[in-house]
Amino acid sequence: MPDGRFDMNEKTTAELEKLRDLIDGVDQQLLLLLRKRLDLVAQVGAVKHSAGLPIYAPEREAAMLAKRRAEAETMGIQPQLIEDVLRRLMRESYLNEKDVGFKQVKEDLGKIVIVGGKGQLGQLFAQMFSLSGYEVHLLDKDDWQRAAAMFEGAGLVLVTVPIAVTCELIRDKLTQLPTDCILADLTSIKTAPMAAMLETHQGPVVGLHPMFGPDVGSFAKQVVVVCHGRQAQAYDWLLEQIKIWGARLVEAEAIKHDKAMQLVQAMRHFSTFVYGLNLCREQADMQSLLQFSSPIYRLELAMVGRLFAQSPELYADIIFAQKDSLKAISDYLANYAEALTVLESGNRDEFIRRFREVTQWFGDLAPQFQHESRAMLQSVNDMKSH
Ligand SMILES: O=C(O)C(=O)C[C@]1(C(=O)O)C=C[C@@H](O)C=C1
Repeated sequence: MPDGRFDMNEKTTAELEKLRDLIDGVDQQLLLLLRKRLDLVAQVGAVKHSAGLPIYAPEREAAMLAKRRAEAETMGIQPQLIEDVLRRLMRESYLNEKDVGFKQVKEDLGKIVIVGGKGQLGQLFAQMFSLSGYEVHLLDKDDWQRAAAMFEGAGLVLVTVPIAVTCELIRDKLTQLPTDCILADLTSIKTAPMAAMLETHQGPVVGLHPMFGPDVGSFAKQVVVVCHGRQAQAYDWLLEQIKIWGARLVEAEAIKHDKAMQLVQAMRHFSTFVYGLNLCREQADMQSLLQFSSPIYRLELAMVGRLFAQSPELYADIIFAQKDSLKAISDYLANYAEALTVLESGNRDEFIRRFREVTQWFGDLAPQFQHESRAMLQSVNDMKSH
């Protein structure tokens, strides 16, 4: 509410004005300090670029945060405050260090061809390879007549096309790659594309799954799943390169990865889809939902709403990709229906018994998640402007 609506006498107004002027001065000093920090970070970026060091330095971050927290405490400042500020600043560092470019791990690779390179994820990888000094060529739907020339002398062919056509494309179109060329893919399931790549190409093969969308500002702290295919020593540089971009690599067997994806992707996206479908069918009044939303509900609405801002084809592909996802989703429906019978029967004690069962199953993770989500919810609240 603007101050004007309160009845303020002249003395209060003058006092407030004076104090606010002082606060403005402090904030301006903060800006100068931020400028200074950004300049230093740019210098760190340049040093790292020439030394080929990863953008993300977890040990340095942990040590720095611990020191600043302790110092804050002695100054009567909440340690969490300086931690929040520094984490936000480091996010800025990841973006700024990226612009300097990255060390090129493999200098004699030859070209990189990104099949499906005009898709968003393809473009992101193209940008990262270009920032690292590689010669990148994009091959999209209409470019197949030029494919043979493009593949000639290629050191890496990276496939990032919709899941539904990935295997067929690999088997039909990637039969003539140079023998020592690495064949890799970014598909969000791994078993079938890996099999198709290993069958079609006799050289090095590796499956990758970036666990993030193309709208991330930087690779720092993001996870990329790696499924080893063949001749790991030949694509070692690629993994090293991705680590320099700041990502964390998680090695997994394709089958285990795909099983996890049934829950992490198919089931989750499907239930988010149904949540949105339900809001739509119920003709929910979004304005009042937003007005009455607690921060956790606002976050939930944002997570549901963001799905519908994206491509339906992409999500259909992810959800329809594995037949076994149907089982995971059906199990969810069965659990929902069964829990509903508890509600229908009015058995409150039974509900509480089940609740406790799940709490026990989550174990230490439940309080950990509560702690983590508290910080997220506070950020959601910070973003409100009225
Ligand atoms: O010290 C570094 O290595 C930096 O890149 C700077 C910085 C920072 O902003 O302080 C940024 C990213 C790293 O993860 C750690 C610290």
